[in-house]
Order: sequence, then structure tokens, then C-alpha cells
Amino acid sequence: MSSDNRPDEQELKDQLTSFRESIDNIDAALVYMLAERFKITQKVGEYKAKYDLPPADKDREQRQIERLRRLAEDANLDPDFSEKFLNFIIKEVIRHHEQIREAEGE
Ligand SMILES: O=C(O)C(=O)C[C@]1(C(=O)O)C=C[C@@H](O)C=C1
Repeated sequence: MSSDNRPDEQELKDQLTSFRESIDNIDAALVYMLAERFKITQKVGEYKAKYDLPPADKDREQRQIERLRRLAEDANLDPDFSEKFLNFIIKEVIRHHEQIREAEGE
């Protein structure tokens, strides 16, 4: 892709910097949101370990995936990517749940 009226080097730099400021803010929000999610899943892991409940709940995950895919479509985000992203997070949560369970059993 090329353009007849390409901005000068300074304008290119300034525009990229401005886009990247927004990306940095969004990345920061994602980190804080993920931290909050892991804070609450830590409590879920402790609760499950205490009452001997299984770390994973596949029915719950299926409902979460279906819901997230619908939300992604509404938001013009790739539903396959959203599903992969949720699965990636949940896999890590289950790993934490299992660690808590093992630690409680010691
Ligand atoms: O809801 C639960 O039971 C959880 O442990 C939380 C969570 C999640 O991260 O959303 C993680 C593991 C389960 O398989 C389902 C969902």
C-alpha cells in the first residue's frame, strides 16, 4: 500500500506515537483486568480445594465460550480468537486450582 500524499517523517512518527499511547493504555487495562480475574479465581480455587470440588468444570466452560463468542460477534472481534484467548486463561486457572489442591493436601 502506498499513498500519493505520504506524510513527512515527523508526522509519521507523531501519528505512530499517538496510536501506541492508546495501545499502551489498553494493555495496562488488560493487565489490571486479568489481575482482578486471577484474584477471584484464586478464591474459587481455595473454595474448591476446601470442599473437594473438581478444579475444572467443562459445562461451565462451554457456557462461557458460547457467551463469549456471541459477545465477540457483537463487538466485531474474531470469535475463534476470543475462544482461544478464554481457553488459554482458563487453562492457567485450572493449573492454579490444581496447585492449591495439591498444597492443601500436603
Ligand atoms: O467457575 C469455575 O468453576 C472456575 O473454576 C473458574 C473457571 C474460569 O476461569 O472461568 C476455571 C475453571 C473451570 O473449568 C471453569 C471456569
